[in-house]
Parts: sequence; C-alpha cells; structure tokens
Amino acid sequence: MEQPSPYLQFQNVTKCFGDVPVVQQPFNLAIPAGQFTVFLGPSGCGKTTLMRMIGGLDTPSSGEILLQGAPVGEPDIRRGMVFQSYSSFPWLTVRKNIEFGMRFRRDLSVTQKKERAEHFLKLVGLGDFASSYPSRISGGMRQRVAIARTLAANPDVLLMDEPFGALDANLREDLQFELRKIQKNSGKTTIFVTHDVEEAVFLADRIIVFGPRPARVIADVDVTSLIGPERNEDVRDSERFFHLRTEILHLLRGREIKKSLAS
Ligand SMILES: Nc1ncnc2c1ncn2[C@@H]1O[C@H](COP(=O)(O)OP(=O)(O)OP(=O)(O)O)[C@@H](O)[C@H]1O
Repeated sequence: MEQPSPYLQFQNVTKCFGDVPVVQQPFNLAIPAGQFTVFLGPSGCGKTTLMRMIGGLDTPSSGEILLQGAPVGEPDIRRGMVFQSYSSFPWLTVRKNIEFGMRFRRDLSVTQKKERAEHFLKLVGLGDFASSYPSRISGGMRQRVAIARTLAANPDVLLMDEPFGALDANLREDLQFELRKIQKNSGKTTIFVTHDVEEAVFLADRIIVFGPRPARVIADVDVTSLIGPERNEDVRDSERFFHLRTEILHLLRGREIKKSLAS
C-alpha cells in the first residue's frame, strides 16, 4: 500500500550564507501532521536557519521544503511564527494585538474575529488582561499574547524560535506546560527551536538533535515512546525524564569533546 506523503518535508536541503555553509550535508526530514518536533542543538548550529526556511524567511541554497507536497515559498498565513523577542504593538491592547493576527483572514467576519480573540485570550490565561497594554504586563504574558495571536490566525504550522529564552525559570516551566497542552488540544504541527535539553524533552514528541555547525543530525529521538505523551510536573521529576535528559546531554557533550579534541 502507498504510504501517505509527510505533512512537512525537507528534501536534500542545503544552505550557505555567502561562503559560510550552515547546512552542508543535504538535510532530509519528514514530519507528520500534528507532531511537536523540537530542533535541539548548540548555539549557531543552524536551527533557526532551518526554521526560517520553513517559514519562507530564508530560502534553501539547494533542495526543497514541502508542505503537504508543495514547495513552501514566500511567508504566508499557513505558517505562524513566534520569536524569542516578541514585538507587540504597544499602542494596541492585548485583545487588539490578538485580533491583529487575523487581519488577513478574509473568511472571518469582524464578530468571528472578536470571538476567536476571546477564545485564545482565555486559552492562554489572559482573559483578565484583555484591555491592558503590552507595557503594563510581564514578559511572560507578552509571550502568551504572541502565542495567542499566532494561534488565533490559525496557521497550519506553528514555528517557535526560543520563545521562552528570555524568561525566568519558573515562568518558563509554566509556559512550557501551557504550550504543550495548547498544542495537543489544537493538534497543530509544531516546530520549536531551543538549546535547552530539559525544555526539549518536556515539550517534544520528537527531538532532532544537531551537532555544531554546519547542521548535522546526531540523533532523532522519539520522546513520546520513551516517556509517554503526558507532560506535567510529575513527569518532569520522574526517573525516565531524568534519564532521557541525561542521555541527550551526554550526546551533545560528546560532540563538543570530539570537536575540542580535533582543534
Ligand atoms: N543572514 C545571515 N547571514 C550570514 N550568516 C548567517 C545569517 N543567518 C545566520 N547566519 C549564520 O549561520 C549560522 C547558524 O545560525 P542560526 O541562527 O541558524 O543558528 P542557531 O542554531 O539557531 O543558533 P542560536 O541558538 O544561537 O540562535 C551562524 O554561524 C550564523 O552566524
């Protein structure tokens, strides 16, 4: 029987910036619909570049990225992106910031947009802050506005580049928990970039572990089959979580040791 084609696919992708190779070996990856995939690797290994190419913000030097079998092309509303430093519109309230994410949704009436904004405001726990301006809420809340704004636009694919990087540890854990829940409830195919191993294990169904630049996959880890689909504080404290985190840390350190021995 013919296999269904993957939802999102990198096919022999390479990328250079001038003469700097970021993805040198042809990169191939097939991502099924609804999967929470984390790109994990050391700083500068090319994770962001790979994600920007999915979003259409960068183009491959060779090869293709396919979404439902067709090349991704320029940025469009099928792919929603959340970055580490979220720039909200300071003159718009939280509610209006979220509505702004739907400005290209011609299929929705003004009333429907307002209802969707309300729904996603509540989903990320900002119902009480709808009328606040970004300058009056915390960094973590602003990041939740970014997530709600992107979800409300209803992209097919959610692309997140270290969205919690600037947050303190407690808030970061809270938002990881919320994001995993939101992603499972919405079923959005999600690619999340981080260099934090614990964050990767907590969030992911699958982790693609990269070695140092140029980007090369050193492991493709099926996290759900190792620690199960449930993610909460008990799971974070569990032995199986600890083991997986340690194994991936060793893997990353191994690469670093080899690199330093080679230089
Ligand atoms: N527009 C660009 N022009 C030239 N070089 C670039 C450009 N964008 C990225 N690079 C280089 O490509 C390499 C990979 O960068 P990238 O941001 O993809 O890595 P990363 O793994 O996401 O790192 P970090 O975790 O630090 O964000 C780096 O050496 C970076 O300097």
